[in-house]
Amino acid sequence: NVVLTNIHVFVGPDKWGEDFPVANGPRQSPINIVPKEAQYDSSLKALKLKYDPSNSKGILNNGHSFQVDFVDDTDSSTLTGGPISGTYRLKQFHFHWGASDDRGSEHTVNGIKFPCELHLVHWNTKYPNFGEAASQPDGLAVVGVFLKIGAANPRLQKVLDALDAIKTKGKQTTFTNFDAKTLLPPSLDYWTYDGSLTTPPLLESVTWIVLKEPISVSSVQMAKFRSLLFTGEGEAPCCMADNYRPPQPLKGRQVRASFK
Ligand SMILES: CNS(=O)(=O)c1c(F)c(F)c(SCCO)c(F)c1F
Ligand SMILES: [Zn+2]
Repeated sequence: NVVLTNIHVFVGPDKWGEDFPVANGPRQSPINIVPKEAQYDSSLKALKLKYDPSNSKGILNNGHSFQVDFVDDTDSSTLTGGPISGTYRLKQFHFHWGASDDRGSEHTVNGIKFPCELHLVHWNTKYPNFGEAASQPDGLAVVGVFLKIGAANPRLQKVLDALDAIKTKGKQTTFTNFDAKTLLPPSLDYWTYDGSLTTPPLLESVTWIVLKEPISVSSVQMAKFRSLLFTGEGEAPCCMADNYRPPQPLKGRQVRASFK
C-alpha cells in the first residue's frame, strides 16, 4: 500500500521570475524606503479614507495570508486625495508577517524590517471591477501600515480573535461591522511611489502609499498570526509566517514624501 504524504511545495520569491517575467520589471514592490532620499512634494494632498463598517463581509485564509473582504459595489468605502486622482474603493485588507519579531514587513525603512505590515487594497473606479483595475498602471492603490512591537493593540484583537475559525487554507467566516479606520495610526503622513503587487502575478498596477507612523502590536498578538496554517485541512500542518517578499530594486524610481 502506497502512503501519499502531502509535501507542502512552496515556490519562494526567488523563483517567481521563472513563471512571472514581470518579477524583474521596472516597478516591482516592495522597496527599501530611505527617508533622506525621499523628496517632499508640497503638491501631494492629504489622504482621505472614508470606510463604512457595514461594508465588511468576511475573513478568509487564502493560503498565503488572511484577508478581510469588503462589499465594493458602491462608493461607501473609499480612498481619495493623497497622490491619486479619482476614487478608489476598498476591496480587502491583509497582512504580511515573519516567523519571529525581527522580520515580516515587506517595505523596510533604512533597511529596518518591522514584524508585520498591513495592506489596505483599493481599486480605481474608472475601471469596471478589481480584476480589470489590477491590470492597469493606475488601477490599484495600496495603503501600507507598519506594525511595531509594543503594547497590545485592542483594535487588532477583533481580527485576531476570528483567526481560530480560519486556521487552514480555504476556510472563511463572516466578519461584519468592522471599521478598518480603527487600524490606522493618528498621523496619515506617507511616502508614495509606483509599484506592484508583492505576490504573483506581481502586476505593476499599484500606487503605493506607505504610512510613516506604525501602529502597535504585542509579541503575544504576533504569535496569534503565526497560529494560522499555509496548509489545508488534513495536510501536514505548516505555520503561516514569513509570507513577505523582500525589497526589490528601485530602478530609478522617485519616492515622494507628503511631509517635511
Ligand atoms: C500588496 N500585497 S499583495 O500583493 O500581497 C496583494 C494581495 F495579497 C491580495 F490578496 C490582493 S487582492 C487579490 C484578490 O482578492 C492584492 F491586490 C494585493 F496587492
Ligand atoms: Zn500585501
